[in-house]
Amino acid sequence: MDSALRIEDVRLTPILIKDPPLLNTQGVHQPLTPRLVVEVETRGGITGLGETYGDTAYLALARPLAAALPGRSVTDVNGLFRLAADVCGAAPAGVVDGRVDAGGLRGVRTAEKLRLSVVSAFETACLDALGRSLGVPVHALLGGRVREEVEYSAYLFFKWAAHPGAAPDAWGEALDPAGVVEQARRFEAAHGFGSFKLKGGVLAPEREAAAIRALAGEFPGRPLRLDPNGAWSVATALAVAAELGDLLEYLEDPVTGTPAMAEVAARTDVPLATNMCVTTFAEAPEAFARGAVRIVLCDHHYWGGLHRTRELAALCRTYGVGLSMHSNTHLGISLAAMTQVAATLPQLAHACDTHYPWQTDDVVTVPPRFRAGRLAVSDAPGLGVDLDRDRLADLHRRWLDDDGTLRDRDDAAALRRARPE
Ligand SMILES: O=C([O-])[C@@H](O)[C@@H](O)[C@H](O)[C@@H](O)C(=O)[O-]
Ligand SMILES: [Mg+2]
Repeated sequence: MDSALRIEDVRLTPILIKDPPLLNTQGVHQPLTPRLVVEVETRGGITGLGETYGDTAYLALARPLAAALPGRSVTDVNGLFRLAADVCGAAPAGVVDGRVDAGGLRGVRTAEKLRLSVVSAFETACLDALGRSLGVPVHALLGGRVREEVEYSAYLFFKWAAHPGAAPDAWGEALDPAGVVEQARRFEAAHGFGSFKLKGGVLAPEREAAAIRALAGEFPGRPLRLDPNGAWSVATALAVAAELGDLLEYLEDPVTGTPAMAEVAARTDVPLATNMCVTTFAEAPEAFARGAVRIVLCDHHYWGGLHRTRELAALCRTYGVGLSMHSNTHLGISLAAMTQVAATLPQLAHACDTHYPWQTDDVVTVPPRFRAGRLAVSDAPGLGVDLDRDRLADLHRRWLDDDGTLRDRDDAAALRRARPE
């Protein structure tokens, strides 16, 4: 093994980034939300980047993994899973409690999901370092790209004009169908997105269906998705599916859990998609056997990295299940990783989700630009993004200065603080 590829040092930098008051079924996004930047430096002096959730539970698992990496090779990404199982220990008490994840809306929070989300950032950083060392893009390490551009979808949210006590943001309020259509127009004008996803589970279901109808009126024939994150009953999901029918490209997690999803799926022709009931390999067999989902949203943070995202794609292909891509709040390192892996997935037939246009902070030197809703797939070595160290230091300072209130994303707590009633 080339000793230049051995890991010399690993740096973890938790940061807080600005986030607008976007609403979901749990509550509202906090004004600042945590992310973790992982840097893996080789003995050859090359640094690879990764990004993942930065809440304290993830940090607690990332620290021992970072400490165990020096001396190992950046080529040994398969070994990360065993290593993480050995060194990370249990998730901190109280965070794996069988409830739906407070910030991620990714189904029930388990120790394995937390660990895989941490491993994903180390895997990405190792692949970035390996690609830079070899002078090849990350997609080449995954078998090569099958497309030159990756299409993304506009991610629309019901939202407040401002966080409590703060000045209105640049987007303004969107609490009705007209507000959603206006937001979609602005997304289209700024980034050229051709398809639209609306985060639901916020207003009454019929108001959310009305917003989809308003979008269909404004953008005839465009793919539209609605995602209430499991907030509805089976009866409500069936009523919305019957009302919207062909207007929907897919309905995402209308209800919670595989049995309820299967019940809805059996009684509607509208395709059901998920990033909540199939988020680990263990959850796939039952959901696929019951026909609960027609599309799985992959997410390299959830599944343990870019290689495992490709394994998920193979599993979906085997069972005739479609593939789309999920997003949570993220920065440019994650977007670069999403784009690299998406470029290698032949059956990715839906535009990928991204929260990126909502972020005003970033840690990469050149922020990505969407053209016609697409990002060009970088052929530069590694992920094709560089770290802005000054920006990283500023955002880390924000994390250090926080008294702990915002170091964990909790949309429900943020809503309770804003609207105690
Ligand atoms: O950021 C949000 O509010 C989303 O609801 C996010 O937490 C979800 O994980 C996600 O985007 C989804 O598609 O379910
Ligand atoms: Mg979703």
